[in-house]
Amino acid sequence: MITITDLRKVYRQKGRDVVALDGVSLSVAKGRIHGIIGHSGAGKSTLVRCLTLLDRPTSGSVAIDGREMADISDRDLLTARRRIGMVFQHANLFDSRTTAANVAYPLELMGTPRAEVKEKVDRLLGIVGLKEFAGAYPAQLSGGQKQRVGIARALAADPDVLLCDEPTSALDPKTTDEILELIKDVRDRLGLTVLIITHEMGVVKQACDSVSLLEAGRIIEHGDLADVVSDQQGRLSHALLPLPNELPHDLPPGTVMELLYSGQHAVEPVISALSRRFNLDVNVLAGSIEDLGGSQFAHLRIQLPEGTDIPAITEYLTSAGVSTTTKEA
Ligand SMILES: Nc1ncnc2c1ncn2[C@@H]1O[C@H](COP(=O)(O)OP(=O)(O)OP(=O)(O)O)[C@@H](O)[C@H]1O
Repeated sequence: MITITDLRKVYRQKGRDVVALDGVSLSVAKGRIHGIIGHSGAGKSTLVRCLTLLDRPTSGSVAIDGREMADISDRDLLTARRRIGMVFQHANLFDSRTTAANVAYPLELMGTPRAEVKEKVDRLLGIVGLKEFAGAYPAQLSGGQKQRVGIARALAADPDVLLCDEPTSALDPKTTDEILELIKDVRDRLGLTVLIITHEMGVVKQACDSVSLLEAGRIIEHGDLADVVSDQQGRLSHALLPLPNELPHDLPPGTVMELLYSGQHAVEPVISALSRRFNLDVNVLAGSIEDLGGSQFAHLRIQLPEGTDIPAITEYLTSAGVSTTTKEA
């Protein structure tokens, strides 16, 4: 489990203070994958540096399984850092070392006996699906394979937390899927706590159980995917289930309504039931349906004809577990 409490980082630049992290608190339970999403300048890199103790926070605390990291003396930093395995955007492998030797590197630094290194590297290469590439050099590997080596290397010191900093930003969509599936698989096998720092909502959708939205050094929304997506007024809900901003130009008069529903409702024929019950023609203008955190969610924009009894429709949909917002077309 990782617990971050009121983390602040203030840089002094050209005589003025730059607040990069402004009181970040979050807690990720063991075995969960948490995404931290934010635009450029939100404070993601600063958070990564503070978590890995490459930078000392100005104040606040980071604890792994209840053990405070920020109090660790410079002498014990190396040992403490091993509790967090790092996966970067680029694997940054040693070109002159084979796959196996790259994975072995952190173990050699720790003085692990040779036989143990070999046994562990074999096991890790098995986990990341690269056994037959043990003797290959980085130049002989694809981008996805290099990232697999990077993940195996990050796991070598038996970390409690896997911290992935933009792990798929340099990869194509298919390889991105494969690497995210691998991260989930590693979490399942090893029971790791995983933090993924990203600017890509697709990564959150595919891999994360919960998410925090970081903006100007603050977490402005957070929660399990199912909860944040259900908050129709929230920014994350719109980002996870996006609809186009613009309405079609040539819409006939009527009421435009947005519906958000989940779980069993998302597979029930909400629209056709509505249409039959109120004897209405329902025009579907846009829609987004996704599997998020193990549940189905639907966000639909529909148009109802002029003269429709909107309060009755709203009451019916609300009682069916569908949340609604309306506007006149
Ligand atoms: N060493 C530093 N000195 C002064 N200001 C800094 C320093 N590092 C970061 N900042 C500032 O802190 C804020 C957060 O920067 P940070 O790099 O953490 O954001 P980010 O979300 O990682 O952005 P990006 O995705 O572009 O890397 C920015 O305003 C940045 O200018």
